[in-house]
Amino acid sequence: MNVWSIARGHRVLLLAGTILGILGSAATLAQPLAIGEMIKAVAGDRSLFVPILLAAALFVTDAALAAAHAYAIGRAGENIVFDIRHVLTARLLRSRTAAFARWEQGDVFTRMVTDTSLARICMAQALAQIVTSGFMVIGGIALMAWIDPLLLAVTLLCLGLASVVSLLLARRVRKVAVINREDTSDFGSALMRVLGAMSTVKASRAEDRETERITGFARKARRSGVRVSALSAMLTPAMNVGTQVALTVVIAWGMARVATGAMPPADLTSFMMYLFYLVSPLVMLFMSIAQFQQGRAALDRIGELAGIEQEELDPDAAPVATRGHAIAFDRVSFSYPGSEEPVLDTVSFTVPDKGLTAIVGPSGAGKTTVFQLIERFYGPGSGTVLLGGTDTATMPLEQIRGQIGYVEQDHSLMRGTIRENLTYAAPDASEKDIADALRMAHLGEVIRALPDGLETELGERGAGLSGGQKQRLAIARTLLQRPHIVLLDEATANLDSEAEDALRDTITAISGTCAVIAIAHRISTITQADQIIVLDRGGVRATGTHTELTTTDDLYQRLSRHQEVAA
Ligand SMILES: Nc1ncnc2c1ncn2[C@@H]1O[C@H](COP(=O)(O)OP(=O)(O)OP(=O)(O)O)[C@@H](O)[C@H]1O
Repeated sequence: MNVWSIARGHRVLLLAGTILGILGSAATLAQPLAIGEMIKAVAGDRSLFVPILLAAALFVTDAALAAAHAYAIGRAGENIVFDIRHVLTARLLRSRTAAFARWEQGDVFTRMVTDTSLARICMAQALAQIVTSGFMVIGGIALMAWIDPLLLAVTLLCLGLASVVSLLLARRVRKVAVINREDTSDFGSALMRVLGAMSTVKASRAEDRETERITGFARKARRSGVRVSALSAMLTPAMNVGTQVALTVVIAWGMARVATGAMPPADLTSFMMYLFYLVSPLVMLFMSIAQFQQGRAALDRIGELAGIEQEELDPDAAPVATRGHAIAFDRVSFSYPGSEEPVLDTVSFTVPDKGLTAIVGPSGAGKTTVFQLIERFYGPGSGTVLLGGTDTATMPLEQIRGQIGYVEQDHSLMRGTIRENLTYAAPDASEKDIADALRMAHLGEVIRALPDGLETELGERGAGLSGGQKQRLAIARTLLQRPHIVLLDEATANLDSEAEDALRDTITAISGTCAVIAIAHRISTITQADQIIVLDRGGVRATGTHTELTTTDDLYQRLSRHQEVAA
């Protein structure tokens, strides 16, 4: 994504706004001439009607054009920021899992929210302001040169000195502002990390420690923010001093020349008005240049985020014909990006179209990783993952994920109503489908007992339901997608024995119509599985039914025994 090409998409409005600004500036520049005419009319005892009418018309036109300019530029800016946010959001959600994992969430958040706002100022306001203020400054100087080149030379000397100081200050402001952006981003990242683990913070009694740590980042941001303010605060006074000196010289020398008759009083008045009119655009010009520079730093940060590697999603690609096992791993090896350690090592197994396949093994054996490869969140380092006999690497992602329902370890429920959570992957589900899914997940009664039923609002990550209920809700959500393959990651770890029995029946029922692969930490929930794959240190150690493995595999026996004790 090229951020500037987004701005180009709004060039008509930007150009219109800038032209309105230039016309407004022209109306401002004409005002001293009209006032000069007024003074000449008074001195020459002529009628004041036309000069007054002209001045009034210029004032009104100036005000109207300024308002139209501000509106057009503001609107273009909002359009640009909207487009950037829209494109960025889509790119983030379509990014590769490995690429996204490298980003800190707080940093992503700051870039999405704050940097895009700065980009708006840079691409719309600052640019337009540079053009209109630049026009005003050049126009003002040209008219002053026309009135009195000598007085202009003195004025430019004083203002020039002040301008050099201002430019140097503006450059410093830019540098410090970049530091401030980074400090603010660090604060955001630290805050996001803690907000995502509130219970752990409380349970570890780490509130004070975390408050102190995050306040440390806030303090750093404050320090650089104060430096930005201090330097910015000097910009306007630096220009003011230049103006005051210039004005003093112009008045003293100008009056002397008026006294000798070398300069008409009307010209001196017009010249002084131009001097006043010049200062504000000059300051605006420097401030806009500084803002533009700040915005460019933000644009670079947005550009970096926008460059995040994308999943090869091709929604228009025709689905690839599939026939064969629901899933097959053929000598699959895999390491997570950035790590040499193989998490899976030449893993091979097949999962039939129907029935329950369980994956068991010690913690860290690579069970969840198997699911990540089936969903193609990651591609295998070597070997092939096949879906319906076809290499998933050659299939459109939509086709792969459209067939699979995934109940994750942490349920991934979101803030919103139970209904919204339930129909997340199947927004068009009918009331009957919803009722069926809830019944299958043994949630029907629980939801009926809630005063607001399906419309009950859940908190962050499904807060408001018990662990077991959340898990069953995640399962009901998956069932609504009518998947061919269901991946259950520790789907029964949080259920009491009664609910677990009921769910086991549900799993058995679903596995009659599709392939269910369950990672189970409790052997008791998968004793009826058609096949059990024992994974250990990234390799398939044994495959068989519960009865077979109980007699042939000592790791399985150990897992079984341990869980009987734990249960
Ligand atoms: N995103 C990741 N980046 C790098 N390494 C990872 C990542 N996710 C998991 N791992 C590593 O891969 C190995 C296997 O992890 P995996 O989550 O697949 O194990 P598991 O068998 O599901 O374990 P558990 O039963 O504890 O959930 C572990 O050593 C883990 O540290």
